[in-house]
Amino acid sequence: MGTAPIEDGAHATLGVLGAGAWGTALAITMARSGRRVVLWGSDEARMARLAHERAHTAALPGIRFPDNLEIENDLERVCRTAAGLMLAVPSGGFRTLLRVITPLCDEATTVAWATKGLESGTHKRLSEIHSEARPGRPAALLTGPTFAREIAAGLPAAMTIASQDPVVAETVASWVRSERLRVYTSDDVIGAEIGGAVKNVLAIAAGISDGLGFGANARAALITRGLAELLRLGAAVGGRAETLIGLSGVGDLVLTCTDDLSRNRRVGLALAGGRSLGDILGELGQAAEGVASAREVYALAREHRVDMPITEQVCQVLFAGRSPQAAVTALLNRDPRTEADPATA
Ligand SMILES: NC(=O)C1=CN([C@@H]2O[C@H](COP(=O)(O)OP(=O)(O)OC[C@H]3O[C@@H](n4cnc5c(N)ncnc54)[C@H](O)[C@@H]3O)[C@@H](O)[C@H]2O)C=CC1
Ligand SMILES: O=C(CO)COP(=O)(O)O
Repeated sequence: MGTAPIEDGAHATLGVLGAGAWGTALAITMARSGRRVVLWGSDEARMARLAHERAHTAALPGIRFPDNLEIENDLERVCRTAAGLMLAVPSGGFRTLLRVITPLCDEATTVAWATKGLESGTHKRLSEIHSEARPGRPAALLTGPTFAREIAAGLPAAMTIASQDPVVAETVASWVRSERLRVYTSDDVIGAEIGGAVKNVLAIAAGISDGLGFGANARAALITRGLAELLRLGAAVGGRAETLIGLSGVGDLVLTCTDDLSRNRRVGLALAGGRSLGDILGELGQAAEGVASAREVYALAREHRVDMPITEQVCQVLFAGRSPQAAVTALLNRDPRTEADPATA
């Protein structure tokens, strides 16, 4: 197989694995800095369309691919030639993809991911899955308040790259940083992952509340009490509060609880309208990680004896047939508490 040698530095080829809304937006962003970027996706028909149209018209209408963004169907070739890989598949495909690419990559290849969520069934964080597959190898995650469409359009934004290794964090930051995109680094991998997973569940709750017409006061209360849940779980599993009040926690929580570009929020809005979850997800046709993560976040919370009443009610609505109205009543009628109680408030 003809493979170009792996080089390091600013001219290295970068691969993006997963050609949905977010993978494509990131590939566009990374290519804008002038590097050669290769975008791989598993659906050959879709990839042929992207190559032909030089755009992802369904997810990112009106955005043309830069010339140095290449579409590739051969995963092995991407892994063998790229100095760095950005995984942007939904959490449900993360372990499988990592298992496939690990033997194809050099041990020195930097693997980053932009996936948000916990593994279904195990509630493992994605960095735990990475450590199992590639122990001690360079890894980082990308998170924060970033809608694919706005990033692809080049609108100003900020994000966080988290890695236990500051050099790796800075390397991955350099892949995406631009005049329009401010990138912060962090060594709090756990906090960054918990923020990204839990905010999606809370965005569903905010969508339900707004869909029921409960107004701005209720939304603000949900965001604030949701943040309390986020902080409690983060502290219990080893994340830092300063991370959770930063871009990967509060930033993403506010974004997805308040704007209808959020698919998780739209799931909540539709649930409040009486639609079934199956119909909603079928129509959405894109990832809504809060649905997959809700059970896992709640299970993790129970394991650590952390009270997460909003998350619990989202699970009830999603999986136990509770009506959105009954879920809100259950939340409002909980026993009175002191707001500052760190354990259960
Ligand atoms: N869309 C957005 O604005 C943002 C999304 N994210 C996160 O990025 C992840 C991906 O989201 P989107 O791209 O928006 O979803 P999407 O639904 O637009 O696309 C997901 C893509 O992954 C592909 N896929 C699924 N499993 C795969 C596997 N095992 N191997 C290869 N490809 C696979 C699907 O065919 C689809 O093309 C999610 O975890 C999401 O929470 C994070 C920040 C922003
Ligand atoms: O994570 C996101 C923005 O930061 C995207 O949110 P949704 O998956 O709810 O659209």
